[in-house]
Amino acid sequence: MPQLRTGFTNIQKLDPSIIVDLRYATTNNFTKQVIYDFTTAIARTGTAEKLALASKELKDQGYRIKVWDAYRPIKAQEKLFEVYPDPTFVAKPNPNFSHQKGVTFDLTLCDLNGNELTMPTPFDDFSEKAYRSSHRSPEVEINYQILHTAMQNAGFIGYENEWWDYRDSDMDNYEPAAADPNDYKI
Ligand SMILES: C[C@@H](N)C(=O)N[C@H](C)C(=O)O
Repeated sequence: MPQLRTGFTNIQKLDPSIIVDLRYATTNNFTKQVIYDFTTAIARTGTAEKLALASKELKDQGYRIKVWDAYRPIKAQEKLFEVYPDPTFVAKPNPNFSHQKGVTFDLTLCDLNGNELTMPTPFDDFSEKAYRSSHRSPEVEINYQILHTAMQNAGFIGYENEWWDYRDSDMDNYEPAAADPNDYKI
């Protein structure tokens, strides 16, 4: 197994062109509450480096990534699960899983001006329309495949029930770790 890069890194330090809009730092999320006391997106360094690879591939094609969520502290996961306790769409709190150990991103595709492209659903649309197996219109299919191909090429696996959720293919090799994203501001 290659050496994992297990520290945390601010994703915009690796690539400032990545747009960050952490929805749980605002009221514009399914809870309608501000859940985070930070607006900085961090991830495990190896995972952040993979995102930078995907971003480069997309920029070369005329697109940018917008990140809606990255590392998510366990306390935040507890609040999200309290509001929507359905593991299909919100994972049970577990420090050894996904966002809670900094190996997952919720994201979408934008043009170079930062305008979001049409995707299967809005963020956190907790319906079957968000499933990767759902029918997509031709326009949405093109946008979805552009994002999906770049993320797969960079080493991510898409969560089957949420088109926006990409997990590092090495996620199971990372031990749990916690961090304060405010310590990683640039
Ligand atoms: C809540 C949603 N954005 C999400 O991240 N869902 C997955 C399943 C998770 O909670 O890890």
